[in-house]
Amino acid sequence: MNIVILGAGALGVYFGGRWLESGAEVSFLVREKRAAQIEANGLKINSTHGDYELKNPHITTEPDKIESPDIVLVGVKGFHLEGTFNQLQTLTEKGAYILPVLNGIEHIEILQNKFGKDRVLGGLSYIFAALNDKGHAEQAGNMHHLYFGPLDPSQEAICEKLEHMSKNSGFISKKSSDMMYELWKKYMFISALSGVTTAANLPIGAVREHGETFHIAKMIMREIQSLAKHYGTVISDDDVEAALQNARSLDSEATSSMHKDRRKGLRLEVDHIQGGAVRMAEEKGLEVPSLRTVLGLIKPFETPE
Ligand SMILES: NC(=O)C1=CN([C@@H]2O[C@H](COP(=O)(O)OP(=O)(O)OC[C@H]3O[C@@H](n4cnc5c(N)ncnc54)[C@H](OP(=O)(O)O)[C@@H]3O)[C@@H](O)[C@H]2O)C=CC1
Ligand SMILES: CC(C)(CO)C(=O)C(=O)O
Repeated sequence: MNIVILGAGALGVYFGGRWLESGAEVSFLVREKRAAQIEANGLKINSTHGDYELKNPHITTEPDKIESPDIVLVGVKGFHLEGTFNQLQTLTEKGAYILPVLNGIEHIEILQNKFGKDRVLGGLSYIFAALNDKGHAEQAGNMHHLYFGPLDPSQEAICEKLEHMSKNSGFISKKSSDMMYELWKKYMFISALSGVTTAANLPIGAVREHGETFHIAKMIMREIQSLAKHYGTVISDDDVEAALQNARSLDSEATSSMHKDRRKGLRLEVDHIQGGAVRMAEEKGLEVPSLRTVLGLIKPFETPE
């Protein structure tokens, strides 16, 4: 099985590296600047689950040069999704399935409309990871989960192959038969966690210390629960409670990747995550006041000056 990693960022390096470590065929499709950084510093994973230096990884800036791709893992930020379309066009024409691992929901339909429902698999990740100054992936904590599964019945076989390939890959892989349910649950969790930590500019521990602030996370989760129902996915009250429990159990210093980006002065995915929820709510005539509030509070920090 040939895996292409589109976007050698934190998730791309982590999961691509782990597949490579287990003996899979992996290519990294990157842009010029990142290619130069990898040329200079190599690729490494520093992780609580074991470090790994990627030996002679196949790096390319040209999708044409990739032969027989089976799956392309898309690990870019939401605001870079459109910029991957030409690369994805080339790869899907060669037979690749798209496995997006972005946070959010809107990108699923965007990709399906562009490349066909049969091409887009369901994917998501629970992991705390970031690139360091050298462009190496730093992963912290226990979570390093990759969920995937079919969004179309024709994708069963490729998902089974991926499941088989990932069995010994050193991360936790979960094949789900209901990826829309998993995607909405993750969307609920991340909209709340990234919303409160980024808007308050505080890690989760400090948010939890202030009941009124943590309450906003709960309100966002309830709004996403209602939004999911309008889009045909039922998230139960127990699911909301489990997500809140997850937020309660995180280390005090833990925070969302969006908040980390705010601290570093990087561009934020707020339009893709909270903005996407507000747009989808508007389409259904649904009020989502907490999401609108955190969107408004984070917006001024969306783009670096
Ligand atoms: N980090 C985390 O802990 C988690 C992140 N996520 C989600 O996963 C997604 C990816 O996040 P993350 O890995 O942190 O992001 P990063 O910012 O670390 O990496 C994104 C990478 O995409 C690259 N890229 C963008 N456009 C292209 C393109 N057209 N061709 C090739 N490469 C491209 C960027 O490279 P360049 O240097 O060229 O700009 C960058 O290296 C996000 O949606 C995020 O919300 C989900 C769970 C956890
Ligand atoms: C909360 C977390 C780490 C869970 O995967 C995440 O998705 C993010 O910060 O973007």
